[in-house]
Amino acid sequence: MTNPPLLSVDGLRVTFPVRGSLRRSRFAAVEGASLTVEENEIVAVVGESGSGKTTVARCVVGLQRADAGVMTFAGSPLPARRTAELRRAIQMVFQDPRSSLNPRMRVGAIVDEAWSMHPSVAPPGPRADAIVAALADVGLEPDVADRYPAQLSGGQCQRVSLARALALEPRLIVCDEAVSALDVSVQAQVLRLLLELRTTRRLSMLFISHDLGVVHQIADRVVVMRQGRIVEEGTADAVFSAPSHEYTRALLDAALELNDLGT
Ligand SMILES: Nc1ncnc2c1ncn2[C@@H]1O[C@H](COP(=O)(O)OP(=O)(O)OP(=O)(O)O)[C@@H](O)[C@H]1O
Repeated sequence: MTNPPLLSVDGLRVTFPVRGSLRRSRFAAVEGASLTVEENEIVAVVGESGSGKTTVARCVVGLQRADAGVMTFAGSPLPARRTAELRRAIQMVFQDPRSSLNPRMRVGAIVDEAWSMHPSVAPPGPRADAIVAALADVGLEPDVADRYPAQLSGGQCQRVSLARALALEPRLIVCDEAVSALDVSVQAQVLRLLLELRTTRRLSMLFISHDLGVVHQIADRVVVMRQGRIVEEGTADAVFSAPSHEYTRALLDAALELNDLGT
């Protein structure tokens, strides 16, 4: 028998109130979206701004309630109200590394706090050593533990966000535009790190991005969203070399044009 996917999302629908509407009407930000992420797989969700990518990500981590749809994790239903164990197993890394870290806490305390919230994975020995090890895992020097987020670069902050997520030994990391705010060279370093971690930690990732160049570097499979619906899905190679949907072709053309402008 084959294992169930690590994450399965089936028929997800999310609506929001239409702003300014007198009749309290709602619109569907996500309409019937279905996708899977297998163990050790990186699945990217791409699409233009407003296509519903972040809303899907927020549903997966339990930050947003869905109107309809079924989600499972390792074969078991994902309840709207998450257990501590599920909150630990599915971690999210956000776009803006600085604002996702508490500015008043030193980096060491930020990592330590994650363990205090999830004692089931807290290291048994001295915390200081474990913090240094957690930082080393994401390529940060020990002295970073004593610094505040404002004293770090954007790339270093994003590595701290990753260290905090990884300290909880998650099975799935949901990256929402996790490298979009970084310079291109720093982006490449963080993408390399994510690929390394996928191998060393056997991680799975749901990688939300509007940047097809980034997605090409990291994803095994790509899901294309437009106006709340999934319009195309396939291996990254297939989607990039022979997109079947007109919208995907337009996204790829737009990305190529941007690339040309940058050269
Ligand atoms: N909390 C909310 N209340 C009302 N409307 C919302 C809310 N969150 C998202 N939306 C709307 O739902 C639609 C999808 O938004 P979403 O953020 O999921 O798209 P996205 O593809 O991630 O876009 P972006 O790349 O710009 O973040 C948009 O029209 C957005 O304005």
